[in-house]
Amino acid sequence: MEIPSSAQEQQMTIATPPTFGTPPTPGIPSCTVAQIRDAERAALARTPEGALMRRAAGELTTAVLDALDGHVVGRSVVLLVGAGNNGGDALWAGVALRRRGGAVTALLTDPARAHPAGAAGLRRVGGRLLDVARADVEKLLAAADVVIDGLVGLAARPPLREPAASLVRLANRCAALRVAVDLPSGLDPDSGVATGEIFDADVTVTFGGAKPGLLVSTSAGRVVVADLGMAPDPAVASVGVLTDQLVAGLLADPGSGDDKYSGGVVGIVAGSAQYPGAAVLAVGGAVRLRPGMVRYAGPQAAAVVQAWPEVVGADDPSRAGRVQAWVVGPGAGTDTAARDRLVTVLAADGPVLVDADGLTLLAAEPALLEGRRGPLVLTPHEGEFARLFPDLDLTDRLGAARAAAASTGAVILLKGHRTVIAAPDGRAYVNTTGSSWLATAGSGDVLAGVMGSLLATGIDPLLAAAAGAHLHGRAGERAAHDRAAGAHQLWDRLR
Ligand SMILES: NC(=O)C1=CN([C@@H]2O[C@H](COP(=O)(O)OP(=O)(O)OC[C@H]3O[C@@H](n4cnc5c(N)ncnc54)[C@H](O)[C@@H]3O)[C@@H](O)[C@H]2O)[C@@H](O)CC1
Ligand SMILES: [K+]
Repeated sequence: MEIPSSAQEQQMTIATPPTFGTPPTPGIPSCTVAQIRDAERAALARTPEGALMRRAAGELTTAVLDALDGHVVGRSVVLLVGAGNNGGDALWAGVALRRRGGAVTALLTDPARAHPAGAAGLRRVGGRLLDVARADVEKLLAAADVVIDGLVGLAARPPLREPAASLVRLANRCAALRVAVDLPSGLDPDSGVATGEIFDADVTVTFGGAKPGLLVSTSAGRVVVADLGMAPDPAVASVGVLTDQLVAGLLADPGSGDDKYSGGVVGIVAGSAQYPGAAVLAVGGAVRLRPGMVRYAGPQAAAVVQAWPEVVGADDPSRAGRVQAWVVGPGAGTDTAARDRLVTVLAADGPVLVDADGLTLLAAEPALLEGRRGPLVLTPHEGEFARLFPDLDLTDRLGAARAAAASTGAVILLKGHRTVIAAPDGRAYVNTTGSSWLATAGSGDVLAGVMGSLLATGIDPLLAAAAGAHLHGRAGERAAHDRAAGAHQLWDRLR
């Protein structure tokens, strides 16, 4: 199956690491390497020798053929083959592609240890096998239509050693379609951290289940998950990817017994004299997401009500009336009045989401969170994260978000190409929707309003934040499709 993703860059299906012993995360589960290795051992014990690898190679071949629209006759296929079973998968896919008329050349990093049956199979069908140390690698890669990376799989950890590292560096420069077997060589499959060279894949065909590192990384391209009948129990996964269907299920239409309050009221503290638009954008995200009531509390009540006549405005959260969840911070400033409003909101029992200037205030004065008992969601981009958590290493984004969540007791939504969302208990999501068109001023303000509206429905704050990111990403994809620039364009495209 494929992980739901952006229109340009379809993705895979995921789950997460079971080491946390945490409750399962709804959605596509992503499992750790250790979990997948356990499932693989069990599958190997109940299947004939070589059967799993043949299935893996079959899935790989199908993915390559799909990417080539079935046109492999006469095309040049170069296999990068390491000394393990990952190389074996590549060799057997090479056999199948050769049988269909492809010109297949295998570059072996260690000819004496290349998968013996796979190598013999490729030789039998007329494929070429070359020792990397003796081949004109640059010339071969320059002429390749497809490069298949079977250098290392689950048994390896970065950085890549030579000659694999140099081979990857050269392969990344060529114009061919790049397909990774199980994972892009050089990537840490559990964390997504790349140290040294990493194969830059257009497509990754991964086995057993999606590994978290593939979800977080920008190097995996489109991820195709082939479970090979050995998928780990989804209940062990603590990382997930949401699906459109799951998110739609969180946005039920009001029933005949509902009124404007029953779906949950969100209160928004945003905007300032300097950034009046942030208030309008954040409120718009909430108003347009679902029917019900949105309250605004801050210095831009007149502008907000002019833009959104359905909103009830007040100048301060203490005078806003009852809400079920608060959003505080977008464009709200960092002066004394903004700090006072933040303090008022943090004293509320219900969920509070702090964004943007609210995070700046928290970074300067962490003690503001002392005494906070109710659910809390913090939504930093990387710069804000670094100010809030200077000791955490952002090269491992999933690990950093989890550590921040554990240390604060808050759900952390760390924005980025792949936004990650982590709960204090270790559960996490990776968001796979989105478009570069979301990189526009005010986009985050809309996201804050969307997440606040979901929080007000009373769902698990982790799910609310992840679902908000998913919907916001889809809105960005629709905006890109429509060539509709400007954050306010997202309002109409949320559902
Ligand atoms: N076990 C099974 O039944 C199946 C395994 N499959 C494939 O097998 C792979 C795992 O195979 P293996 O356990 O043989 O190991 P790998 O193929 O992942 O790699 C092992 C080889 O990589 C080398 N290596 C390790 N670290 C390195 C580094 N940093 N730089 C360069 N080289 C390094 C080692 O010397 C070793 O020769 C999976 O990723 C998957 O592709 C699939 O065929 C499905 C079935
Ligand atoms: K690989």
